[in-house]
Amino acid sequence: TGSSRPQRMLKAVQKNATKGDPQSVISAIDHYCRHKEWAMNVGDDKGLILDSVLTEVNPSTALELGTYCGYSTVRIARLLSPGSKLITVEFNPAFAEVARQIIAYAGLQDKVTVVEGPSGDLIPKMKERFGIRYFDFVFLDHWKDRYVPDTKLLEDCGLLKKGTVLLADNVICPGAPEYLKYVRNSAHYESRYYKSNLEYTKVEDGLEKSVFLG
Ligand SMILES: Cc1ncnc2c1ncn2[C@@H]1O[C@H](/C=C/CNC(=O)c2cc(-c3ccc(F)cc3)cc(O)c2O)C[C@H]1O
Ligand SMILES: [Mg+2]
Repeated sequence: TGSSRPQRMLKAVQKNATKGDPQSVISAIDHYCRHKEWAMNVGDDKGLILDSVLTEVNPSTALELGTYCGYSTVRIARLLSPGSKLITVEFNPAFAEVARQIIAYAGLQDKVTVVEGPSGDLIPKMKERFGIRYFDFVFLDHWKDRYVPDTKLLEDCGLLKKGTVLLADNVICPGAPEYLKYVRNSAHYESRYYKSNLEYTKVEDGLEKSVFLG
């Protein structure tokens, strides 16, 4: 059988990026997805907003829900300070495998742990399995109907602290209306929308940044 889109994306990285250079990996994926075949990476436009929020938060511990091929994993990990850790959750083994190779190609494997399985099962195990007390930063980019249940689960598991920043992709397209209602109407979050566009297109999309108030 032929290759998959993630496998073709990996090939494009191996062909066009420089090993150990995260920016070249990001550029190779963006070029491939803009000119060859679209893929659901957060992309370069929203990626700049992700970069700026991340630089502002400078997290010691970060969580990503929905690794896919590892594009945003590389964007996040490349900006982490020494000693900081990123845990990324992906339930599709084929995607997880491609992501591990893209993360390793960028030279960021020591900062990132790719965990395979459904977020709903893994979030309650973060403390015992990874020694995580709190997450300083959470990037939500998995199934859009899981944003609310997983946010509630993070709260219930005591994994958010005062000041933890949640950043959610696709709140306009494909959309996460329940999530926007939840974080915008809750007294426990201070929420703000960053308008942008859907990766590699002119369609509107954006990121919602929500600070947990405790
Ligand atoms: C619950 C759970 N646990 C662990 N991994 C999970 C999970 N739910 C999904 N995942 C994993 O995350 C990834 C899924 C992400 C879902 N993202 C999307 O569906 C998505 C879709 C679009 C989009 C926009 C316009 C269009 F016309 C078409 C598509 C754009 C995006 O940026 C997206 O993130 C891969 C999947 O295996
Ligand atoms: Mg997305």
